Amino acid sequence: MAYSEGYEYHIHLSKGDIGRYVFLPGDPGRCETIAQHFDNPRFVNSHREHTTWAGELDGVPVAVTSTGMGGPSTAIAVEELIHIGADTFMRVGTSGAMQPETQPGDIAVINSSIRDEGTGLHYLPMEFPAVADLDLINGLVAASQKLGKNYHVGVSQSKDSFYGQHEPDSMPVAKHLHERWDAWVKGGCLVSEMECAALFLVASTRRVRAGGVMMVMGHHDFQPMTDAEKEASKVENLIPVAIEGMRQVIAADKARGN
Ligand SMILES: O=P(O)(O)O[C@H]1O[C@H](CO)[C@@H](O)[C@H]1O
Ligand SMILES: O=c1cc[nH]c(=O)[nH]1
Repeated sequence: MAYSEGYEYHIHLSKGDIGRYVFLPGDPGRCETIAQHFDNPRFVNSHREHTTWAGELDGVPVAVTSTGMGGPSTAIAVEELIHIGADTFMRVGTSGAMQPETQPGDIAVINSSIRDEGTGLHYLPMEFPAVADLDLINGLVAASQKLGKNYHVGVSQSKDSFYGQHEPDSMPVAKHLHERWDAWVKGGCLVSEMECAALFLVASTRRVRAGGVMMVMGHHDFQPMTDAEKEASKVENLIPVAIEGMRQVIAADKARGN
């Protein structure tokens, strides 16, 4: 460990606090909600934006640690979780719709991410793709089907500026932002969010598995959501898919003796 205090420098966790399977929401407030789906849920620690709960799924230790928003804090959390034994990560987050077919309340299983962010460049050159692990993708697709969700599998845009997405005209680089957004949309990018690319690139570098499942919010043309759409796109509706997705990964690992 780089900073030896008996625990990891930012997440304030030590070996033995967590198992190998970790859910990664951005929001610390989402950790307890996710942990309520575990057997024997227990609060472990909280420092800066990183809150951790632990428990079990199907007899296997699992944990949830919040990443905070954006690539830098996500990379820190994942590096430190790897130091203490985690090797399978699932981002559980919110995202903005980018296609007419990505409707509020739909599920986006992320298979790869546009590297519209800076953290990944501290790991791998831009030519290296940010891709999710197939075990996580398969588990999340199986979970979405089992739970009867309207789901999509595809690309997320991982960006560094929330307001570059939502208020591009207020930015001096508005033309650049519009041109690139238009290209992402024309390329079929499903949703916009802020952490998957960094997560996938850290995971590739460290030879661990990572995937992401996103709640779709908003509309591709930025029209406001109706009250029913707001209700449908509550992040709580995503959590059962993530939990079932991780169960599928755990079951596949057990079947393979992994
Ligand atoms: O809901 P989370 O997981 O935080 O994800 C999304 O929400 C935040 C922006 O509102 C960014 O972190 C973005 O990626
Ligand atoms: O529109 C959205 C919604 C969630 N997160 C984002 O980054 N953008």
